Amino acid sequence: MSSHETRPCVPDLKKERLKCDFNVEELTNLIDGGKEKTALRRKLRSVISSESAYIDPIPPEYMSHEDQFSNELRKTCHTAMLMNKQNIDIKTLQLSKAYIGVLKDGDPLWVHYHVFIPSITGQSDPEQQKIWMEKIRTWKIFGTYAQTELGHGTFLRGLETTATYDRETREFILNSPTITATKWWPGGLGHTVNFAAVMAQLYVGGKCYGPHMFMVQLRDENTHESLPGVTLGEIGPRFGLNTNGNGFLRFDHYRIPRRNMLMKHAQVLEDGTYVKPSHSKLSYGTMVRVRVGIVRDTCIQLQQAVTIATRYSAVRHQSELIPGEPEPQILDYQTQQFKILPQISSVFALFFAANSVIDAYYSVTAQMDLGDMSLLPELHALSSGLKALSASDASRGVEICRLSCGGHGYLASSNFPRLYTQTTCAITYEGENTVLWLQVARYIIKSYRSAQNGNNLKHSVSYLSKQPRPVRGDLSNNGLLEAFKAAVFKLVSDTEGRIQRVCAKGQNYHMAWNQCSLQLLKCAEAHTRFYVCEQFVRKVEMAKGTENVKKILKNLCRLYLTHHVSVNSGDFLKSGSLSQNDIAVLEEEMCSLLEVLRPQAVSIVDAFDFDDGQLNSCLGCWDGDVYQRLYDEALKSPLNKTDVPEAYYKYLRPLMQVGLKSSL
Ligand SMILES: CC(C)(COP(=O)(O)OP(=O)(O)OC[C@H]1O[C@@H](n2cnc3c(N)ncnc32)[C@H](O)[C@@H]1OP(=O)(O)O)[C@@H](O)C(=O)NCCC(=O)NCCSC(=O)CCCC(=O)O
Ligand SMILES: Cc1cc2nc3c(=O)[nH]c(=O)nc-3n(C[C@H](O)[C@H](O)[C@H](O)COP(=O)(O)OP(=O)(O)OC[C@H]3O[C@@H](n4cnc5c(N)ncnc54)[C@H](O)[C@@H]3O)c2cc1C
Repeated sequence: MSSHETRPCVPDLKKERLKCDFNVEELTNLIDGGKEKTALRRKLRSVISSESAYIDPIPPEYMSHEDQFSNELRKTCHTAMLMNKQNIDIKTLQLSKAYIGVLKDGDPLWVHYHVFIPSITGQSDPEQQKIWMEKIRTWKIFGTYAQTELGHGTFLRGLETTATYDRETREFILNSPTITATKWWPGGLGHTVNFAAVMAQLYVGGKCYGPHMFMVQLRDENTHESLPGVTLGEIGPRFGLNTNGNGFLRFDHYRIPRRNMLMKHAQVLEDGTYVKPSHSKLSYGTMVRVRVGIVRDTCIQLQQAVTIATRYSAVRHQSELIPGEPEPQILDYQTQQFKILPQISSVFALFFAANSVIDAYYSVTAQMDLGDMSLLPELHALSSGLKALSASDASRGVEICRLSCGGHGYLASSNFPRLYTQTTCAITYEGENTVLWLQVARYIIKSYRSAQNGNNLKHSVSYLSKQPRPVRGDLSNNGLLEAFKAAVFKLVSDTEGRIQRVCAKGQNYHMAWNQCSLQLLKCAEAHTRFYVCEQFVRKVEMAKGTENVKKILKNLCRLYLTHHVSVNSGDFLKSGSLSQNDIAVLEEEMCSLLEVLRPQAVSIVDAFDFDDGQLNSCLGCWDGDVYQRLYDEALKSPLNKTDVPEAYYKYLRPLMQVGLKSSL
């Protein structure tokens, strides 16, 4: 039934694809968001695939740090030109999945498109937007989001860069008073961008008003040289994303016009009057938006990892399952299925969660534009929780997929090293995960207390109003969701009780909070997991389509639920929402789901519809010709250019000529 069945592949994959009992194209359409979107993505992909400019002259792993950066900058600029020619919005391209694989490591302009531009549109007033967006559209301005400093990333109130208003000249003076005030990390800041949205402590008339955003020119628009009063550079090699151009920035009493403060929410008038925003955290708005986007990005990264791991597991044969019989495909081992299939279910869970938080983001921001800020705290908690959950699930998932490929998964040519570094960075940036979990916990505990005082709660936490009473022995999807609610309720009420007990012993609230923060993290994660499970169940219930596709979705959803009940069984047992017997029944069901889903695994990942160029992996290629590709890729190593390398003559031969004085 697969649309790709006619393309040649090794017999193992052919056999897998023949087992397919659902319409692959239908599942592809569902993941793309409709037939039209699939068609658009493929059209964009065909434009991209035919571009010779995207071919790397040599595998980037063998390039120097500088050449890798320059190669990715070349491709990202080529894309801008190409999209211009084709009249396609570049952000449409980047968000369409068609762009995956063009840039091998990191995009020096990613932060420009996905963090800087949203900052300008979300934080500046209409007049400012008009001026700056015109320059952005005409490529006069490329920018970054410069918030983090050497000394502070998480604690924004601790930022040290100052923006002091000079009423005489109607300018702000930007300054980096200490070494720790140095801006550190912003993507593209090193040598790519010429502007930045800079977060700095606003001072007017000697008073500090906290962090605010400023539009700051850093480099000359013609020569690209850094301007006097600005010191710029790159921060050096990183764990991954080495081509993002992450940079540092220092200001020495650098002056910018008053109107370069982003003034949609807060303003400083000419006479120095400070006009407050309607909500104190509106200047953190860009972060909310980017966190929402991370859920989708990490889902796509996990899609790539499971595609590679599943195809490889169908091709790879190892050991004996039944003594004397041929070596089975490793995908036949239950333990291998348990590594891979829950990750496939996770892709769908993250996919539905991403859609729901994107919808929530647009509806809440529309309300905020009308002046209603009441839903912002819930959106902040939801986006923080989903960012943290998706980043950690996807990173763990990518690593599990790598491990599932044995030794070959450790090769750069499997593409796992890059996929992993690209996924795990999301645990750190846009709010370190632990810190975001604690933000979620803060919201949950506040909500729980508010309900205890008789107040109504917002939708996503409404179940914390009163002790949920799940029906014993009901193991249906709805029954499990009720059990989840009861388990989270118990975690939250126990944790809140413990905070109170610690306070009652004389500890102040903040110390009590810290002493309970391990439990608080658990509450936040369990609450967010419940949200994801609920979205999965509801979206699958609502899914339209043929029975066989619905069956795949239902089985994946059930696998997700049973897996997460099993992983967190202690919480369900402690709350009494599930019995030991229930857990045993669910774990058995989980094992049979592995068996049920196994024959469909290759076709499900085929539905993610990545081509070989996008996966960039010897292990994940469509045709399964894994060993030849691994061999060919190894031959590209510069060390293989000669039989005897230069280093032999320099180091090894002299050593061998001396010989050991004593025998070991
Ligand atoms: C840690 C927090 C969340 C809070 O810290 P704080 O300053 O101590 O907070 P506070 O003043 O005591 O206020 C707490 C209060 O502020 C609320 N709040 C916090 N953040 C938001 C928000 N975004 N929207 C709406 N409300 C927000 C919280 O809910 C608290 O409210 P409450 O007091 O409970 O009513 C915040 O400062 C923060 O977000 N830190 C993380 C920094 C971060 O995300 N940096 C991102 C840099 S850009 C980047 O990494 C780009 C990567 C791009 C890429 O390559 O893709
Ligand atoms: C690849 C990459 C790209 C980035 N791009 C940008 C960018 O474009 N622009 C930009 O401005 N920044 C950027 N950053 C910076 C990033 O946003 C910060 O690194 C991040 O917000 C974490 O802050 P930190 O580094 O200060 O970590 P810290 O806050 O110092 O965290 C260190 C440890 O302390 C813990 N910790 C901190 N506070 C608390 C707390 N209150 N309670 C409990 N534990 C706590 C954390 O959990 C963590 O374990 C980027 C970072 C990376 C890695």
